[in-house]
Amino acid sequence: MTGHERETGAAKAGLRLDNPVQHFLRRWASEIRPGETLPSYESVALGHLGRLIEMKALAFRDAGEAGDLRLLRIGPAFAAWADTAGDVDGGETGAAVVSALRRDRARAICEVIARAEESCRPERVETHMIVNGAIATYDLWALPLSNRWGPVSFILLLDEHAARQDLLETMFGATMEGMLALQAIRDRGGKAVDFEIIALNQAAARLLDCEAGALSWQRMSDLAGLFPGQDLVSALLACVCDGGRTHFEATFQGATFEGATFEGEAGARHLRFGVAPTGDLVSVTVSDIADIRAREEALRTLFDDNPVPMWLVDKESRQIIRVNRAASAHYGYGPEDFLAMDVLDVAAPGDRTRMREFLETLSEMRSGAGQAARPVEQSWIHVTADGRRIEVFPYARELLVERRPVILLSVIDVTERRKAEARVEHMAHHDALTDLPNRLLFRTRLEADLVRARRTEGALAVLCLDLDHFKGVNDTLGHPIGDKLLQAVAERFNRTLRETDFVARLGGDEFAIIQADLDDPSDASGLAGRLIEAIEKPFDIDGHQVAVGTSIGIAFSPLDGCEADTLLKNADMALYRAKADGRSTFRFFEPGMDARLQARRALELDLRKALVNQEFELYYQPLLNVATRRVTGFEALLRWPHPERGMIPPDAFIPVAEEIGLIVPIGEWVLRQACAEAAGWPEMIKIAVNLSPVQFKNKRLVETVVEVLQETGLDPARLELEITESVLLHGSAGNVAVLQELKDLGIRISMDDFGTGYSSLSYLQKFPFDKLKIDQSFVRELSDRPEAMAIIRAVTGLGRSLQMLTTAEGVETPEQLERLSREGCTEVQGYLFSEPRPASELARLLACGTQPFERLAKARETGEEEMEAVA
Ligand SMILES: Nc1nc2c(ncn2[C@@H]2O[C@H](COP(=O)(O)O[C@H]3[C@@H](O)[C@H](n4cnc5c(=O)[nH]c(N)nc54)O[C@@H]3COP(=O)(O)O)[C@@H](O)[C@H]2O)c(=O)[nH]1
Repeated sequence: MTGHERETGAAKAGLRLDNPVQHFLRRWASEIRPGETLPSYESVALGHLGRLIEMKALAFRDAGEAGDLRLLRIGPAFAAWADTAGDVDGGETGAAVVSALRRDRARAICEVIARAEESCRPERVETHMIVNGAIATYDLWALPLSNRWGPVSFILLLDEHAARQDLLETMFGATMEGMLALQAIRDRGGKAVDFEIIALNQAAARLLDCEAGALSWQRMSDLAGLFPGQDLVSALLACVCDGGRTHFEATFQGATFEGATFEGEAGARHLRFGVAPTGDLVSVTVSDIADIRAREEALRTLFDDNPVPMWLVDKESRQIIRVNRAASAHYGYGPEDFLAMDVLDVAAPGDRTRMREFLETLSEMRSGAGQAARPVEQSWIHVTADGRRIEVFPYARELLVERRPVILLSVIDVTERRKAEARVEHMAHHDALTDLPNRLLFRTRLEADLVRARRTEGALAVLCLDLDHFKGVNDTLGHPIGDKLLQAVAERFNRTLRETDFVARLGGDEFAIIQADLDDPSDASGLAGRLIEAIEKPFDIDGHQVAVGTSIGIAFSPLDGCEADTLLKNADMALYRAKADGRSTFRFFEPGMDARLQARRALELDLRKALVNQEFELYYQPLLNVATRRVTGFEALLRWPHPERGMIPPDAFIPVAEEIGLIVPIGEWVLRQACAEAAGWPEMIKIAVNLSPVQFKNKRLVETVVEVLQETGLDPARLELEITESVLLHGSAGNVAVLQELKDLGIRISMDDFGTGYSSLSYLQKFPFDKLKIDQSFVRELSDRPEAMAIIRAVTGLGRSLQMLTTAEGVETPEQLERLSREGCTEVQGYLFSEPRPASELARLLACGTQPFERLAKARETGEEEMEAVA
């Protein structure tokens, strides 16, 4: 690089060409010899520094690249800037280690030397110094020089900028706080009466919304609109008088210099004045506190309008010092009432100590500004002005308000939430219909009672109850009546039980009771008896007289088990026994019951399999006309040859099939099978098929019968359906309608087992039966009990009057036949003629259908095969 080029570079670096430094730099550039990169110290410095001698220092590094930088020959002005210790000798000081200088100076020197070292040309950094209260700005130059004795050395030069900045002016100009200097004006008597603005900063002018120049040398009394009027002047006069400092806040409507006021919130000024006098000179600081005011206002609104009840409470006295609207509305105390109260007055007497202790421990919790409001782990009970008890969760924190420790207390009323929770809890553990405890709660209670009983070596009983004939009520009167019946039953249970007994609805018509603290098993039987009696009495449900009963199974702890599950299972088995034994009765659990239940379960399983595997068979028993003495038809009777247990009689499995609903598909199979069989018989021979009352619950019964008749082609007039009285129980209008539909198809309807029910006669009014089948129990007792004969006579008479056939079942002897015949019985059936026979034997039985029945009877008497006898 040529000297000229370096000079141009220096100029670009911002050199002022008219000063000595600039001349010196040009010299540095011109002294570079061809083939060298740096000029020598001697050529540049010796005899050429002139005026710069004061402003310079010579810098060099100790041996080695990382050696210390040292300064030599430091001029006094440079020494003042560098703040070097040590004497200045002849304008120059001894060597100083740069790293030992003030940190900012050392940094500036190191930085500029590092740059010059790297670029091999003069470099510059800017540096400052306070001189007589003004900020002086310098360029610090480093000029690299070759050195005959060793490494490169540097001439450091300070070049002060022309303008110095006033320090105070700079500071005042930079601050956001307004500052005014005022001079007191005294009257002739020496009393301060006014003030004159002698200086102010831009921030003050801005805050007062006025030009700074316009305010200088103005009297305060002439600027009333700009300031909060007399307040400020009075405060200033007082300060000047007593020499003390003060501050105050003022909110006022601002005005222009000329006195015109600004309207509305935009013109509102919220200023804070700080006043500090020094004799007659007063300095005033002005800050805008509009934001602080707005924040305070927001907090006030947050408190006053908060929907959550809140109080500010004096920490020491616990006196309420502020209260929000929500607290007044919620507790019913007016603000004035609250302000006269100790905050503990809102607590229920039992909760006051806890509340006081909580408030006392608040300061222990205080951990500075970040401390969160402290919730209480437990709720408190508060009492409102009208005496209502409410449950609240409080939140509190300690604050300083106007340097006074206060507690901000707020509460959340959880009374309604608690009620809702209690409702949910109740619903989870109670039956919605009867409001009795449910199975879940029953189990929990039973487990707890069992634990207690084990501890006290006491006894308890579990009673399982089931309503008799409840399904009938539901089916005949509908579910709404069934529901009301269950509610009424629950009420009667409750009335019959003692306080210590515990009743639950387990589901459907199943109930269970725990009888705790049992002294004697007779306590349980006594209770069971009372319950049966209570439920036996008819219920009046919406005008319907509903009669049901209850069967009860009882198991004891510890006798029958010590676990809830075992006891419930055993009581349930006993209930099953009670039902099987005729209902409206109770049974205690016995160990053998378990086996019986197992057997019953096995039977159910086998029955289902039997239907799938087509294990059932139909047997047929002839019906004979007494007048013509010939077979008129056959009754189809179901048989189950069990693959392992042999022939199972229908009495043993039909009730089970009815209970589990399997009688519907089984009955359909019987109907289809019997009709198909009968379709092949001579036309005058009828077929009688038994229908279970459960089959009437199947809505498709009529449809099925129609389908079967169509499929088999059997004339409906040849089909007789035998029903029992229970089909007409409980005013079953629906069943009567079904019977009528069947009858309308041309099918004949027989009333089976007539005379065994409680109100057999009343059923005759409900439906025009084609035939009455006199139950075999009357035939059996015909000769022994005159009442039996009387009944048969009455039934045959009834049949005649109502034009119904009468069939006597179970005819076993010629005498019975003789007497029945004399009473005018139209039809007979019984072992005297034939036992029920399988279909395979029917052809021969049918062959004798045209023979007088004496021959059939005779054949049985002599033990011959009927068919052979008639042949
Ligand atoms: N819903 C259905 N019920 C049916 C069906 N098949 C039979 N049953 C009913 O089962 C009960 C028992 O029937 P069962 O063991 O077949 O007994 C019948 C006859 O064998 C018996 N009987 C006939 N004559 C005599 C006799 O002289 N002495 C005597 N001890 N018993 C005799 O009576 C039964 C016929 O009864 P009934 O039906 O009332 O006419 C029974 O109630 C059957 O109804 C079926 O498919 N579905």
